[in-house]
Formats: sequence, C-alpha cells, structure tokens
Amino acid sequence: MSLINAADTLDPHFQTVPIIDLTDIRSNDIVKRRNLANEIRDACIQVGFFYVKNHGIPDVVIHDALEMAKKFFDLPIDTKMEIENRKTPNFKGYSPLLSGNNDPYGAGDMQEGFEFGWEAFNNDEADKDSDTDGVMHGANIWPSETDVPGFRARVMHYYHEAVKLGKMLFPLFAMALDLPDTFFDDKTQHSAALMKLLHYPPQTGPVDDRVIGIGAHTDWECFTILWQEHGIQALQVLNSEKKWVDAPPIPGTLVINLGDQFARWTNDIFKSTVHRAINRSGVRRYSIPLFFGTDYNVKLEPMPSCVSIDRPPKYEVITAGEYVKARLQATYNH
Ligand SMILES: O=C(O)CCC(=O)C(=O)O
Ligand SMILES: [Fe+2]
Repeated sequence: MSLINAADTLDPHFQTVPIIDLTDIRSNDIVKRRNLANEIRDACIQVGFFYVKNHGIPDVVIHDALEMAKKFFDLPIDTKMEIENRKTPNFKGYSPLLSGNNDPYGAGDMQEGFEFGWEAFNNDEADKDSDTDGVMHGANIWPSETDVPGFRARVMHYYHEAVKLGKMLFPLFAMALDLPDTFFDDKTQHSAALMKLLHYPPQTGPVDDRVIGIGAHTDWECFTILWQEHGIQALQVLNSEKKWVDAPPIPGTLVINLGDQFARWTNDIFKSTVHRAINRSGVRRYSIPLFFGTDYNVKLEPMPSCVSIDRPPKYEVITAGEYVKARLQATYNH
C-alpha cells in the first residue's frame, strides 16, 4: 500500500498510545526489520506517538541523569540564573519557571528547564559545533562542577545513549517511508539533537488553565525521545476528535513522538501530534526530552511519495535550522 493510501485508510481516532518492542532494531534479519518498520509506520500515521520497550538505554544511565537533574534544580535561583538561556545564542542553558510559553494562548509554562546540544563525550570525537549549524550555532553552557559535581559527565552520558538510539531509529523511519534505510545518513551527520532536563513543580489548588506544565504544542524536530518520571501521570496527547488521551509513564519504556520536521518532510502523512503536560500529582515531576532533528543545513522538502495532485505540498521549504530557530524565538521571546 502506498503511503498516501495508508494515510487515507488508517483510522486516526486513537484512544491509546501503542507500545512497540525494539528488540529487532539490532537484527540483521530483513523480514524482522521490515515488520518493525511497518509497526512504526502505522503508529506514525495514526498517532504520531508511541512507547518503545527494549530500547537499550541502561537504567543506571537514566537514574544518574535524573539524580543530576534533581541536584541542579535544587540550586538557589541566583546560581541557576547565572546560566540563563537568554544570555546564550539559541537559548541553551537554564530557563526559569514561566519563562517559556509553548502555547500562544497560554500565559507561560509551569516548568523550569536546562537545555544543551551536541558535544563530544570523553573527547573521543572532535566537537561538532560546525559551520553546518548555520543559524543554530552556539556552544553549550554548564553549571560549575563545584555546584553540581558530575553533572556534565552524567547528563552527557544519557545524551549520547539517547543519540545512539535516535541514530538507530532513523533507518527504520526511512523504511517506514518506503525509502532506502540509508536515506537519513547524510542528513544526520552532526547530531542536531537538543536535550532538556525538565522540572515541573506540583500545581495544586485552583489552577489557571492558561498556566500548565507545558501548554499544548507540537515538537519542532523529526522526533523526540522522552523519558518521564515513573508513577506520575502528566503527559496528554490530542487525538483527531480533539480529546486528550493520557500517555502515562510505563516502566521500562520511553515515549517517541514525531515533530514538525517529519510532518514537513512527509506532507503531514506522519503526524506531529499536539500534546501537553500538567503536573497535578502533588509532588515534583521530572522529565527528559531529547529533540532529534536532521542537520540544521538540511532543507525540509516534501518527499515525492507523500505528494500527489490531490495532496499538494502544504509547507514552504526552509532549512531545519531556520525552522528550529524561529520556534525557539517564538517560545522564549514572547
Ligand atoms: O514533560 C513532558 O512529558 C513533555 C515535555 C514536552 O512535550 C516537551 O518538552 O516538548
Ligand atoms: Fe513536546
């Protein structure tokens, strides 16, 4: 079945987010990989969200990154503000509560964050803040080692594990789009992957609906790999009937959701689905998204298999970097 036919026939009224087992992601058996790609394709067309289990990121790496996030957010506000994201190119660093606003109808996101992008781990590769970054260039900024010992090394460890997983997912997304599995190789050389540590304080008592953890939004890159804290329901996904569907944390899984870059490449056949998070649990919540895009200089052109006379291109062609930069400015310069 062609992609356009699949998009026309698959039912988009999802009520739950599917779980996909990634055991076969490392298999050399082409039939197993094809089956996995088909499962991913259906989830991308119908939901734009799926959980993955057997993803390969060790628990201890996740646990260490979480501990570091907790220590960082526990620092005094003045210390965190020394590395505020408004002082750096492209908003890397610390974003205080209510400084971001993902939903234009919202009044600010009830979360604080710390964002950074690619850098080499253990000096085993040259740093890649390269000329291909264009409008998105800019080094990371870190809290001092005295303030949070081990922070940079441990969060970078998680980052590199998640980037490894992301690099294994791209060939499957390519197969899901009926493309050669190497299609994204030359477009993902520089790991345009931004990671964020997030802390959502509990929101109790009467809540202004315009101030929630993160307002309704779509993500901007190709896909996001999201770890969310166990035992706390906060994430919700909007289905095509405009109903919010809970995406609770499931132990041993990560959430993968598609972003606008994939929607643009695929002329909306792959869904960049609206989602939000509200922490009404009464306790603090942490989450760790890693936004995985193509290199910033890559043009987001619709794929021929996703365009037809009845389905003309929906988006103007711009580079991935221009797109992400415009969205960052809209979120933090409101
Ligand atoms: O914290 C979450 O569960 C969602 C975070 C999110 O959607 C984002 O940062 O884009
Ligand atoms: Fe998001």
